[in-house]
Amino acid sequence: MTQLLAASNVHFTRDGKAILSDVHLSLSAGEILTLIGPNGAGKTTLVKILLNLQAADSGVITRKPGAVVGYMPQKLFIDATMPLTVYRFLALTRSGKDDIARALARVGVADLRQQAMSKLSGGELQRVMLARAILRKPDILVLDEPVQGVDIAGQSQLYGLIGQLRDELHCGVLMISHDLHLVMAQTDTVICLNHHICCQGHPENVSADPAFLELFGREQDTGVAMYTHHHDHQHRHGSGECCDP
Ligand SMILES: Nc1ncnc2c1ncn2[C@@H]1O[C@H](COP(=O)(O)OP(=O)(O)OP(=O)(O)O)[C@@H](O)[C@H]1O
Repeated sequence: MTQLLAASNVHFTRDGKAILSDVHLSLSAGEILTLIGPNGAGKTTLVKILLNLQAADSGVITRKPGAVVGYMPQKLFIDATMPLTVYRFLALTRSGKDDIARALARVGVADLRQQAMSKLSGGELQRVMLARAILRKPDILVLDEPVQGVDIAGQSQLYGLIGQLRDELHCGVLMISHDLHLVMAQTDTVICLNHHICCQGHPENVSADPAFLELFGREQDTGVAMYTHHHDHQHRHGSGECCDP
């Protein structure tokens, strides 16, 4: 498979705090790679570094020359008083009318073309954001918590749609998620990040892991129990950290 994006030995420290230490990853065409980790684990920072929106202190980022990125950020600030329709928002990408109509139809919100952005529900907004990301016909689709604000049934549909888009565009998908249980079905590789990589692998090879449970809490036990993971490092007692043997 064609490698689209890779990070090697990435470090990022601010205010004396190691936000990212020794992070390695790679993303190939047709692969869905999901970053999971608790709040403040460094997931968004890592994505920004991978997209060259932020510089790492050290490490190497490589991207396939000419690879187009479609990015769906975690937050979008739109002034509620601004009269911005979905169509005008998407036209800011300089896409044509037909492409916009196709993208909206593809993500299932064709009827929202003239809706005000500020009036969209959480799920509608996420679909419009996804439409914006695919308008670029990306080789690499980067989605920072794509199902936030979406109800449980909608989350599962949205992850299903992301899987279909991966197949249609044959792009690599790098996704951040908090929801281990829902995301696993649509993921080829999971990286569990808590400032460093705690564990990673194919979902089928990931099992309930003490570090994993420590990070996510016991409420995720049911979601974790489906996976098998061969843990290859030890944990420092009481610190919540992982370390190599
Ligand atoms: N430029 C910076 N200067 C100082 N601190 C920073 C900087 N960038 C990130 N941080 C800190 O790094 C930590 C990780 O932030 P980040 O947004 O990457 O976490 P996250 O895993 O995406 O969290 P969440 O799941 O809550 O979105 C946070 O404590 C944040 O305040």
